[in-house]
Amino acid sequence: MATLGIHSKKHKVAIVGSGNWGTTIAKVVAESVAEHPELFEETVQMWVYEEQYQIPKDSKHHDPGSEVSTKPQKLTELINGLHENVKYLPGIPLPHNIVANPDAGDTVRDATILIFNLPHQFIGRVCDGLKGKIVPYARGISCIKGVEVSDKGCELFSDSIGEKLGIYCGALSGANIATEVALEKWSETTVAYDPPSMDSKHPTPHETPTGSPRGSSLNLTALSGHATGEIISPKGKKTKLLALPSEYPPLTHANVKKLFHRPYFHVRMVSDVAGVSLGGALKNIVAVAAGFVEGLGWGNNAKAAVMRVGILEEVKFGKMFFASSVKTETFTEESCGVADLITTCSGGRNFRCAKMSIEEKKPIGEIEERELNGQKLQGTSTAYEVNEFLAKQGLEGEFPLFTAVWSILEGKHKPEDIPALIEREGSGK
Ligand SMILES: NC(=O)c1ccc[n+]([C@@H]2O[C@H](COP(=O)([O-])OP(=O)(O)OC[C@H]3O[C@@H](n4cnc5c(N)ncnc54)[C@H](O)[C@@H]3O)[C@@H](O)[C@H]2O)c1
Ligand SMILES: O=P(O)(O)OC[C@H](O)CO
Repeated sequence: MATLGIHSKKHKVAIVGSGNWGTTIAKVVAESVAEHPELFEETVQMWVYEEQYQIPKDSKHHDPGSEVSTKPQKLTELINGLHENVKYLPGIPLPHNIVANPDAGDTVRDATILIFNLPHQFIGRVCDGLKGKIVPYARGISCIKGVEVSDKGCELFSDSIGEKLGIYCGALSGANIATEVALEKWSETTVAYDPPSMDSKHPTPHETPTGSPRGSSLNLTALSGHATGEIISPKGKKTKLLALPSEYPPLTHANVKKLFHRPYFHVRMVSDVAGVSLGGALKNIVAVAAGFVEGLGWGNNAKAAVMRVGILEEVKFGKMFFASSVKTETFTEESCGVADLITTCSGGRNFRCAKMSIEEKKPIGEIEERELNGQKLQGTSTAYEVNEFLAKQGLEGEFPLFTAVWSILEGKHKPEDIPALIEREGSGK
């Protein structure tokens, strides 16, 4: 009789995205797969939005005698040749089992685990291009911090990716400034993974092989890999889900954790995908507010006030619009909640660029262009998207800090108005 310890196939992992965080997570995952050859294939494909890049003169890779240094080169070729993402994660050596690939379809071919890690404004189009190119029983993890606002309302990227590709998608988010993680400075993160059980007799928040109760023998009727389940999103949308064939190691919380956990990157597994996703998305708006007050030269007390109101609005947003799934403890106890708010308001890109925009009296978009070398702020666009969603329902007043950030970006208010704006509305009540 087969046991769960014996699996003829291993998971192939692909990363969709290769920016500052995308490349960092590729490094984390490439190290993990090498450490767990019993579960994962060794090579990690990483999709790169191809561009030409010229190695700067201050890079250690710059060699005035070589054509590679004097002419722009394809970023994928630079990454594969130098084992470094010289544009988006310079100075960090990458494991040699990462392969940068400019073809998204080729990157995900045969992959059973897809990790989505892109600035949120690009993910919709990228997923459209992946339709029909993925393994139908693949599983996803979204590392994207943002929400998708459309005619359908406000959706989590884990849900919209899942719906578009017909797969289950969990989420990873935490107090994770990419450069610190890449430098292997200790951090924590939260991974939410909660696929529906494929076996009504053995409901479990973790994924077992097709129809098999955990820890027992395989169910032979399930070996075909055609058992199906259904995901119901917090918005009630149903997506048919194909079970993971039992030839693969089960994607239990323990095995998913093995994909991300490093000595310097500690993972806590939870089941609250909505809470994890919303914490990561909404804190970016709060970080902009924190940058505004710091840019005014106000002190730590002002920033703490913004953060206090910010976490209350995060929880309120989750409870109001994703009531069936969000847990308050996710925001208060896990890295993806208050801890992310603290780190992001201390040294994140949204905070730093918002601060500079006030100090220099320049639009934040101009600072983003100048300072980030192609990296993208998420807080400004998320402030607009959340405002659009709230305004449609006349609910801006319920979220005075989120609304204040939008209003300041729009030039309708000044950062100095923040105390009055959040006081007037009685925030957090
Ligand atoms: N950087 C961090 O510290 C950090 C940490 C945790 C989470 N996150 C989140 O991770 C997600 C990804 O962020 P990141 O830091 O990897 O990205 P980034 O800010 O470094 O953005 C640059 C990436 O965008 C890509 N890009 C540019 N134009 C594109 C286009 N038209 N289509 C597709 N891709 C395009 C670039 O190729 C590059 O890979 C975001 O949601 C972010 O909030 C970032
Ligand atoms: O640099 P930011 O502002 O995009 O924030 C980075 C991370 O999300 C912090 O956890």
